[in-house]
Amino acid sequence: MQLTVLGAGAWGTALAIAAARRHDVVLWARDAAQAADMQTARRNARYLPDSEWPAGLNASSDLPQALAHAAGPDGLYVVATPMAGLRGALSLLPAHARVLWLCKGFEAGTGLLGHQIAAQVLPEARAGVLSGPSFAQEVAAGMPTALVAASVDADLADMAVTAFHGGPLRIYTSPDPVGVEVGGAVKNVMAIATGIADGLALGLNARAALITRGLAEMSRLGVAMGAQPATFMGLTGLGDLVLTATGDLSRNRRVGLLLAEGLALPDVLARLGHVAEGVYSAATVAAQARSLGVDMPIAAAVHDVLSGELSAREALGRLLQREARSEFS
Ligand SMILES: NC(=O)c1ccc[n+]([C@@H]2O[C@H](COP(=O)([O-])OP(=O)(O)OC[C@H]3O[C@@H](n4cnc5c(N)ncnc54)[C@H](O)[C@@H]3O)[C@@H](O)[C@H]2O)c1
Ligand SMILES: O=P(O)(O)OC[C@H](O)CO
Repeated sequence: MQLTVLGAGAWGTALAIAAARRHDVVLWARDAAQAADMQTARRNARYLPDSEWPAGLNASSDLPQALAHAAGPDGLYVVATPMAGLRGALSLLPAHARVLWLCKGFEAGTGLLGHQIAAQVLPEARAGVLSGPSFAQEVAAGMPTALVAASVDADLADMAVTAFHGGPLRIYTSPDPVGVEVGGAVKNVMAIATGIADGLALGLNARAALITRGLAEMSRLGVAMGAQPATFMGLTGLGDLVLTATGDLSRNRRVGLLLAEGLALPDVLARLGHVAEGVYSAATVAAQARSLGVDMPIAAAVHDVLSGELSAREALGRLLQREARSEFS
């Protein structure tokens, strides 16, 4: 296959390295100097400095050349920008492209998920999302990882399997992009919550409670938006929530840890150096919950901390003061 990965951050680079062990891969970076440096050094010094590139991977900042690479019948485009760049990246592709995106979140401003943006920008494309519990550093290092390719187009999901399944990577398929994308967006917000709790040294009991109640919030929102309930028990729901909420490689979890130290959000983001999508999705998650009448107290608390309305301790106090209720109502 010929793959073109658009966006040379940590995750795009990691999956490009994994795919290039078997396919011909072009990694497109918008910054010409970064592309030239990566091509010479055979590594991405800024985002994934420890991972050397296989021979099948080449960097380019030449957009027409990168697009031509995956334009044939065996071609696949992979958009690896943050959510904020998805609309722009999709708009560069041919109308009948086969495309997967990797970002996890709601688009700021519109509140849309990836598959809704794709339906607007590229209605005739064959499109889907690749998501699941996956830290870029581990994938680039060839460590075992399971992902889900979700699309209403089963052939496109199968193409993702051909592109990435094999060796240490397992790719499952799903017909539920709504559930997969809601899981990916909400788990980032919940990872900020567990980072805050761990930063305040609230203990392991509190962490388990936040993960479990966070899963309940994620499932309620997803089902209200039309997702299949079973999706939230899978890799892109429970699986990614556990990884991101407990794994210290998570940027969203790190945001919570730093907020608990008392740092202001702009200082937290400056220290991170990578995107933390939960910061940008929290407002949409809280707004969607309100408009659909879904109870999401943890997500609302994270939103209020991020917007500066509450301190981390005040948010905790508000959660602990909630009325008793039945666990599954
Ligand atoms: N890093 C991971 O382990 C991981 C794993 C799974 C999913 N993801 C998701 O993948 C997406 C990308 O994450 P990442 O870790 O690669 O981010 P990153 O912060 O490492 O890199 C972001 C990259 O996107 C580029 N970029 C930023 N804004 C852009 C725009 N508007 N248009 C085009 N390019 C733009 C930056 O120049 C940079 O190269 C996020 O949605 C993230 O949630 C990341
Ligand atoms: O580092 P994070 O918090 O963006 O999480 C990365 C991946 O989404 C984990 O699956």
